Amino acid sequence: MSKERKHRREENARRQRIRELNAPSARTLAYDVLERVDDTDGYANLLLPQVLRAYKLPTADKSFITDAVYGTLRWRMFLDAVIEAAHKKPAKTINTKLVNVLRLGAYQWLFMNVAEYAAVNETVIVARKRVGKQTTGFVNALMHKIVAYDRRQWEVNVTSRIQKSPHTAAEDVKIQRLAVRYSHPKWIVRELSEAWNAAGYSSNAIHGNDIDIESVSAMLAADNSAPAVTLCVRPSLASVEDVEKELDAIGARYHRGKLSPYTLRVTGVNPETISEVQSGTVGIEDEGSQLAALALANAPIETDKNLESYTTQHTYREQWLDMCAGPGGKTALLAAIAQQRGAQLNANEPHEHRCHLVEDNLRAIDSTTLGEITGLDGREFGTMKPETFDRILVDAPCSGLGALRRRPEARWRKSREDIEELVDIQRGLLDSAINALKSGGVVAYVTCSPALAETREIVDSVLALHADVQRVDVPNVLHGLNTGIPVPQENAHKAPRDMQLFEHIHDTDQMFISILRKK
Ligand SMILES: C[S@@+](CC[C@H](N)C(=O)[O-])C[C@H]1O[C@@H](n2cnc3c(N)ncnc32)[C@H](O)[C@@H]1O
Repeated sequence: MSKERKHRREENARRQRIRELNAPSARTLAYDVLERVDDTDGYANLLLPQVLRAYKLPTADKSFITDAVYGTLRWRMFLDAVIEAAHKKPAKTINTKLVNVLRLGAYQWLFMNVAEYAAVNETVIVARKRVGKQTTGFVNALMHKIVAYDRRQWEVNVTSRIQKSPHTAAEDVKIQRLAVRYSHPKWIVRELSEAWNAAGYSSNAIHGNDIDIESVSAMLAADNSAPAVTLCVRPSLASVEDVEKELDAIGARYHRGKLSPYTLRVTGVNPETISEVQSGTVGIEDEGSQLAALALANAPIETDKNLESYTTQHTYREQWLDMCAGPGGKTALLAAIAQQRGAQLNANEPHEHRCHLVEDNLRAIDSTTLGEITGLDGREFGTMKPETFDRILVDAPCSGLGALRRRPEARWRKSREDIEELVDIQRGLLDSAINALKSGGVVAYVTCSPALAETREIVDSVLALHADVQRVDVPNVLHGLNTGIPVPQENAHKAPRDMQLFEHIHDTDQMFISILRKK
């Protein structure tokens, strides 16, 4: 090695040592991510990896920072209630930077088993480093008040402060207590409670706006835990057994899904490093999303087998359409099934970058299985391609209330108005799909939100416009695949049921699936 190269190497090593010595502590880095999420309206799942990559941290520190950031964001409302109760004044009277320091400190004490002295002292250190020396006395005093009680005691303390007043209905008090106890905006608690009451699982007689406290608590608690990494082994492209062998070889832990035959739930591995994920024969996809695609693929159809749809081998070729395809997880599963069955899959996604993601997701699919990939507004299909498709998926743009566990900060950024802005387009897409459907064909209307305005009410309003369209019983279709899937009870008139999945029952995102057949 030349003298010059040796010198450069030693210099680099020296600089690295200095960087490590000066590196901020895990807690300070966690605080920095929280600040950036707030300041830039950014996403923790994008900002956190940037910070983790920038510093050479031991695995334990990485896990600590990840838990501290995600947990502090999710539990913000509960943590603020604790801070306010300890401070005896609203959190907004405290400097906003300091509120994040205190939230982080309170989270460590209440949720991370961090010892009392460390929760106090380390929070004081973060305050001194990031907000200023003058704040340390205040932080020290407030943190001492917080660590005086454990989490259960604080739950009782902050929820019992919410009392009925002449202006609040008893139901409102229940909603408000659940909101604080499980750290969700009140309007979301109300939406989830209404969705639960309408879904048909509850054996308790729930009337109107009554709240099934036990079930809604379980729903909210599930939102506060991180989802498992779930793989979808795309049929005809890869086999579950082969993927299991690879997971064994790389030392990952896994188990099969309870609902979809194509699911493997994995831990201890970055899924992007699995060779089948890299080749596109396996996707990373929630089990609920898989069920939505499987329900569409397995609903019976009675389409006219007109001559135009025959291949040169004189066999009828079903035409499938994924109308809102980006980024393409469901598209790829549908395409893999279409490939097995000799059907042709068409995909549509109006946003260009998402359309590229769809194409990428389809890279392992045989080109003869793929029809057109278009970038249209889905509402145009009904007039541009009437009576064309045997099966259509409308996985509509929605509020995403059913996937809050994936984005820890998302619940604080959404509002009821977001739903109001979406319903027209949702209705337009489903209406268009029905017009683009062949007689006897089926459309699956899917959302990753359980909010009634985006789900059942959309389906009801579109059905009212089409006398020739009927609901299909989705639980029946899914039980044709796997009788172990928990489904809603039959209703008194045995009317066809939609399917609402719930995190606390199915361990999936809260997908809504309705299937309609055209006569
Ligand atoms: C819930 S996502 C679909 C997820 C996708 N099916 C998957 O499993 O990966 C909804 C998609 O609808 C697209 N979209 C929004 N407006 C649309 C429109 N007018 N027509 C068709 N698609 C639209 C969005 O860009 C988004 O990619």
